[in-house]
Amino acid sequence: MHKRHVVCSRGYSYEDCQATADWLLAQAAVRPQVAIVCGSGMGGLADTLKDQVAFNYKDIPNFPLSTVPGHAGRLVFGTLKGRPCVCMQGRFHLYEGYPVQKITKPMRIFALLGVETVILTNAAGGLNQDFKVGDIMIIKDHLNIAGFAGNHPLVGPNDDRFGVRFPCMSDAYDRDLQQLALDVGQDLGYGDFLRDGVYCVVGGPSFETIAECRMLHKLGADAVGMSTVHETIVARHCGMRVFALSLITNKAVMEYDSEEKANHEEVLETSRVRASQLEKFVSNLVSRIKPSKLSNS
Ligand SMILES: O=P(O)(O)O[C@@H]1C[C@H](O)[C@@H](CO)O1
Ligand code: HPA
Repeated sequence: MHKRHVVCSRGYSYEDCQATADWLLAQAAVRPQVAIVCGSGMGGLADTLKDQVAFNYKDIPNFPLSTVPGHAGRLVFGTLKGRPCVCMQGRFHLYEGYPVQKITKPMRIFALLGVETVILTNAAGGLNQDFKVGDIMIIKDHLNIAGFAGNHPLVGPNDDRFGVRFPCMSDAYDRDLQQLALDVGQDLGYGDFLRDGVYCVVGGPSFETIAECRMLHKLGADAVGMSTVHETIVARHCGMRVFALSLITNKAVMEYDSEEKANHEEVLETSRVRASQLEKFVSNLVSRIKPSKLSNS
């Protein structure tokens, strides 16, 4: 007999998210307007927050745990150039074995904390042959291949208090914030390594084969990674604006005679090399987002 497939909302319901948000609001005085998610090796961003109040994920009720090197597992509240922010020093990935609803739950908690803008960062492999290791790619769109097949964070009963059943994704990445980021990048002198492009999420944890890289590139992806897209979808579903960037930490291997092999150590090393520039980029971006309605300055 076939078992009926039921997506259980226990642990991810509105009430569950509200309970965690209420716990955080009771512990931290900061009321964040911007939430920042640190990609692999980019946790130093969180350390730049002033007047920090930080929680280990293990101490936050109903919060997942980070299991990946380069993802410390701390939620840091504080201010960045005077703006109240909350920063995830470590994110969750599908390959850690978490359901997609669990890895995206922090987005719903952020919305309930009053966050209006989410900044997502990630490490990614460059598929676009013009990209170099160390480039920063402003994400203008994404490919969610697993989502096409049903592994999507909004599968299951829809709670209208979060958002609509069928959210639009043609405006997933806020265009004004993309322009603002380009301006910030130019002002900082980052023009030579600032790009924009399409990010494709894969499940991981294995890196892609050569055939897979070629396929993803043909499909229109400029960079490939294992995160961000699910968070974007859930953040947009609950009405927050999203800006996302990829640090191109390695070149995706596209040729059979290449000796290169993708590895997490190279990913962390590239993140380390660009860390201070990324921190400057994000803090300047945050400082130029207007605090009230958060439209561009
Ligand atoms: O959290 P992000 O997307 O930055 O992490 C990337 C994808 C894998 O988790 C890891 C591979 O090195 O880095
Ligand atoms: O080449 C990659 N593929 C997938 N995820 C990644 N994260 C960093 N680099 C990569």
